[in-house]
Amino acid sequence: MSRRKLVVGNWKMNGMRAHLDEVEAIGRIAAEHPAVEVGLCLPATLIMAADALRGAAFIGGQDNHWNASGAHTGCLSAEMLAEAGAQWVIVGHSERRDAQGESDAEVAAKAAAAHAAGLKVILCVGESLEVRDAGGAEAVVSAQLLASLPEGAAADWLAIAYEPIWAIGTGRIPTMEAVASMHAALRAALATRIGSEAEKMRILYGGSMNGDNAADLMAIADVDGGLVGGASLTAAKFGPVIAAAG
Ligand SMILES: O=C[C@H](O)COP(=O)(O)O
Repeated sequence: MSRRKLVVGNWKMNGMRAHLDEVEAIGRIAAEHPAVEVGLCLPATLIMAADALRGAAFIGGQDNHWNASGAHTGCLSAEMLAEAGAQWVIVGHSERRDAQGESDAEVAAKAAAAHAAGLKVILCVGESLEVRDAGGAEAVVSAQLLASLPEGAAADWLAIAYEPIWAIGTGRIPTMEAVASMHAALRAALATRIGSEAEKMRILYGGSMNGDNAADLMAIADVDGGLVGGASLTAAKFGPVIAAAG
């Protein structure tokens, strides 16, 4: 099964108007690599301005509430992100699961709400170092994935990002064998829920991916792209990651 590579930058809580020229430059690089689907999930404050500059890249958000509107101070709905110009959104990032106490059920509800609003979704899962060291990572992350998966999950609107928490922003990555084994386990877990659709669904790797390791990571059979933090903040750093995908 050939799956189009998906390479997405997650700027997290980084980016001011002064950085919009990087969005524009990344959009130009995306145009040079039409075989790769490229996007930037930006702080919400930049989405509207970035939408006008994005070139061949898509713009996404980093989280949405499961309700369309209401008394939720400080939150954004998927409808709001879509109206601002977002085409995708990240849900379930470990930085939100941990700091905001998001449950698997809430992550599934957010994904369903995003889909209902017309957004595509990157659903994040990943294990802590304690779980990795204890040897149960594949079972734990597979269970987390199935518990976070929204009803009707389909490859044309949902992608998975496997992000070992201990690899995020640390410069450490799992061995290539461990990444291959985890991605295969996640695809097998998906197949128990969505059958043959699992073969079409893209499973991204995230956690210290950069221009030096991206080609090796994305050469793994079940790695269909990357969710990139620090190395997506500038075109100079993100360009080589995009190029490594094709
Ligand atoms: O969403 C992106 C990931 O958390 C990876 O971040 P990183 O590339 O800075 O390690």
